[in-house]
Amino acid sequence: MVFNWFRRQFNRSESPAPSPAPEPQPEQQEQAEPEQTEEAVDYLAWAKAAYQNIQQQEQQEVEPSSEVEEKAEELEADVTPEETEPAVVPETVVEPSETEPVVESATESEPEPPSESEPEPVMETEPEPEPVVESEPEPTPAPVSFLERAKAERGARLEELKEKAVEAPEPEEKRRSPAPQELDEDFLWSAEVLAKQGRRPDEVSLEEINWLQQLRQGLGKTRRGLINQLKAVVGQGPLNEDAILEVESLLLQADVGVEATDRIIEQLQAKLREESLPPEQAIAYLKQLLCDILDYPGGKAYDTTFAPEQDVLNIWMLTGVNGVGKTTTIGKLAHLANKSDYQCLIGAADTFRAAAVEQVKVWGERTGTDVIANPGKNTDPAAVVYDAITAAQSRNVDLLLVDTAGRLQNKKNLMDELSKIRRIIDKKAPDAKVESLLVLDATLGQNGLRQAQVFAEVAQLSGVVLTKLDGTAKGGVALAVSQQLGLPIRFIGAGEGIEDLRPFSSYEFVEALISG
Ligand SMILES: Nc1nc2c(ncn2[C@@H]2O[C@H](COP(=O)(O)OP(=O)(O)OP(=O)(O)O)[C@@H](O)[C@H]2O)c(=O)[nH]1
Repeated sequence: MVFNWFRRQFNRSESPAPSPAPEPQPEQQEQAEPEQTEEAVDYLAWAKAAYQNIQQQEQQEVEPSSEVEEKAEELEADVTPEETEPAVVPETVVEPSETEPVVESATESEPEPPSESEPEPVMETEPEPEPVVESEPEPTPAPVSFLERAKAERGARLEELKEKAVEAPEPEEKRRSPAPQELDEDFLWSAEVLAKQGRRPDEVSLEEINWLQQLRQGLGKTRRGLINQLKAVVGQGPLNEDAILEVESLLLQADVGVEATDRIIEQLQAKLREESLPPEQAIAYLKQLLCDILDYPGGKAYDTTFAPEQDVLNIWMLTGVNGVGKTTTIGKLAHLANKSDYQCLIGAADTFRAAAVEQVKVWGERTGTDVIANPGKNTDPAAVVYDAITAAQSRNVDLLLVDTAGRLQNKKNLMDELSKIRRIIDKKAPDAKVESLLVLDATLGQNGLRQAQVFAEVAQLSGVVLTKLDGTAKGGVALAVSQQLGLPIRFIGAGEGIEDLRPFSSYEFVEALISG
């Protein structure tokens, strides 16, 4: 049984697992409008049924027969170390030239915006000491020339990057694996959010519940810093001048941005003048306002389901400044696609940085996705894209994910490169469904939007992936993205783990922000 994560439903040809519990179900099981079913559904009963169903699913999937279990235990001893090791990637094939800029750490937490004048860091600034022949404990021949030394350093650096790329997600995966131990408050909250969207208790998985909890936890800082206070003010009735100022400063602090803030205040004020709403209804109205901003970016209506189209090659180009989580996003998207039964391929077209290719390969290994890369020096990213499309076409791939360079020396280079890639795509795959997704780091708040502006000018952007929503008090930037950039948010990342990225749902986002 395959759950399509993009469409948030089981694939049509397959029927969902039979419901184990004859508990009451929501009256409206079809695409119900959020909130409409509120009174009709007994959420506790719904949550219990979902809980029971998940436990049964987990038992079926996780509990092996005693024979298999023994074998698994035997194997575990051998397999565990491998699992904790970073995925093995082929020998480094990319040999950047001496002139090619060397990468900063993949785990760099404070990426800088693209700068026209800023020089890229050069190899000589690498912090690692040069290998000294005398102290080398390994009997390997010591590198003698500058090039050999540089190669060795680069190899060590890449190994470090590979380790980092797989180390971080692990605790998340471990945390997620067990079935829920109790029907706790977190579970009840997630169940209610799903039930209110018309979902059936026999159709939800533990992963969905876990994701909602992750989102809710991730947005905790924004919620505590902003929304709780906002709720208190809005719940008091008509907004007087002081209340307006307070709401305004709360929204701006959460990086909601001036435009979206003005819009929220205007509409709230108008509504509260019109009728005096009890606090609960005022909050419901506020939620609706936020959903509207997110669902109609730039005033335009977008299809809220964002999934690879059937029977056509889908090409998703990922753009964004280094460090925002582009590579990680590609890995997570490949994982999501594979899980949802799409045939996926990755094109490593960030040839500007050698390590970027290696990082993508690590994610390819990790997710079982082939990566098309060019092993030559200073390769043309458009040529990589050409090869990737050829491979995708011959392999009947559904989704080709293309990694692109984030920081070229200047805007013109970036523009030239992205438009060349686009030309190749249009020529080589004229029927493909192309999406250009900008990856934005939520922790950068409004600064991230300034970067976005540059990309919006050079790439034909069609959507945004908002990463690092976990642990930031700037979750309000999602509203600024919709309002200021006029682009729909397609995916959100709330953690470093492979599972920590999901299609964006304005309803779930706003619930996690306000009612979480
Ligand atoms: N907390 C958190 N960290 C994230 C998220 N997405 C990515 N990261 C981390 O952000 C760091 C940078 O991610 P990358 O995927 O390497 O970013 P990039 O944009 O490809 O940058 P370069 O590797 O420099 O090209 C890594 O440490 C990731 O684990 C997220 O949603 N939450």
